[in-house]
Amino acid sequence: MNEPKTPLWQQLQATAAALQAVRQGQSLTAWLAALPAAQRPGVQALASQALRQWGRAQALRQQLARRAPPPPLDALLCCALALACCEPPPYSDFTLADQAVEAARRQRGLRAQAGFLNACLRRFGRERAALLAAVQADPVARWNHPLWWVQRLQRDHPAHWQALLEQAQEMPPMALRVNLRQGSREAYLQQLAQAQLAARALGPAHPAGIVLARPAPVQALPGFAQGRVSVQDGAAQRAAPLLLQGLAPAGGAPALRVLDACAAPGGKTAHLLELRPGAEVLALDVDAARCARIRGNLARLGLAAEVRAADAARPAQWWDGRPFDAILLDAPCSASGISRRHPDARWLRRESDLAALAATQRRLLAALWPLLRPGGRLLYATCSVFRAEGQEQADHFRAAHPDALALPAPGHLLPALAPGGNPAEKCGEDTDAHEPCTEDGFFYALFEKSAA
Ligand SMILES: C[S@@+](CC[C@H](N)C(=O)[O-])C[C@H]1O[C@@H](n2cnc3c(N)ncnc32)[C@H](O)[C@@H]1O
Repeated sequence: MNEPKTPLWQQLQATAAALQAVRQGQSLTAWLAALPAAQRPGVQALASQALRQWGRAQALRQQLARRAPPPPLDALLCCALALACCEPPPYSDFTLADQAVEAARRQRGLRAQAGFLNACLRRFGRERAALLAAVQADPVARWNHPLWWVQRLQRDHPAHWQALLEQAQEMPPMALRVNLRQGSREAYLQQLAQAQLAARALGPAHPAGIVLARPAPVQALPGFAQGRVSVQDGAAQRAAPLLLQGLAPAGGAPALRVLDACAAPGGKTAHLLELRPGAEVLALDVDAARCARIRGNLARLGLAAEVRAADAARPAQWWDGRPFDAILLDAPCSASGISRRHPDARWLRRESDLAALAATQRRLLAALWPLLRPGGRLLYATCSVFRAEGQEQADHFRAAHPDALALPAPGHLLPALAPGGNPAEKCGEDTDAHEPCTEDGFFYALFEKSAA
């Protein structure tokens, strides 16, 4: 790792504060937003790495100190232990111990406990192998996810649960969607090569998809500001073509009427419009601030849609009564399929949240179905690998709506591991067999309304 501009001890102070905030229920993204911009990337990287080892770090701390130290000290100690457990660790055990102790010495309230911190971290350095072996039998330490999450994956995906948990420990790849209205994918791959950014095309399920060999800031992507390309995972790139394939406007109408019911920040809205530039798209989101992000993304790409802040589950408040040809419901969910991108989510979620989320998804499906014309299609999507938010939801919907015909769709997309990991798991039948699957976990079900 390059020499940080901010001293490591200072980055550790900020990272420990971020981890303490996550423990108290705040999302990492929200906490980082309040940090000076220069510090953000470094702290985000360290906090994300630490959160991927958080189960193990807490179990190690219990081995080193049976009674939990005061929360700020505990967060700093667990932070240093978590970073020391990373593969490969960003810093040596010695550097981490030295800088964590320095962080404690320079922080009012922690100064007096710097000696205790030093003793714990030096002991970890000496007894590393034995201490790691001692916590390995604890599933939270072994898998670095809460126990309920591990048990749910075991139940939902008996053949794949280990691969799913291991994939959540990886750094996510950065995938792009080329705006084919502005030029071909091949031409963009050449532009990337000229910019010294190594990349390859995604498989046949992603005609506009590219994955970068290493993540890069969007400002470094050629033509980003001009709308040449967007950042979007391969799994998310499946939505728009799946919904639109072969669909024509009703009764010879000039344009397809499309509802994107939960649209912010607008990744899939934009893709819908890139594929059908003439479509009349209504993009809703209940969060007005997030609606601004839809508008910003569409403006960058030179696309137009009607964007409204509204609750999709209450059509009486926003629907003009004209049926839609297509509805995309990318519903709010646990985000369990993108755990590697947001490693705080696993520690923030409670199992009880799932029932509430499933109830919201069910309510949205029931409220939106009547807005679809006969022969129209609704695509239900979640970035979740839990069956309660995927297949069970789709099964319940079909049972409750006899006029819903299930069309072919990927169902649960279970991400594979990168090369070198366990054997590849299912990641969509249409993914190239020889290509390592890089997609997030997702669920897709597609329904057509039978003609009256
Ligand atoms: C998974 S995100 C959507 C991602 C988006 N489709 C994209 O591809 O960029 C879910 C969104 O649903 C919104 N949402 C949650 N409940 C809603 C509701 N009742 N009506 C409309 N939007 C809602 C959230 O604010 C959030 O922006």
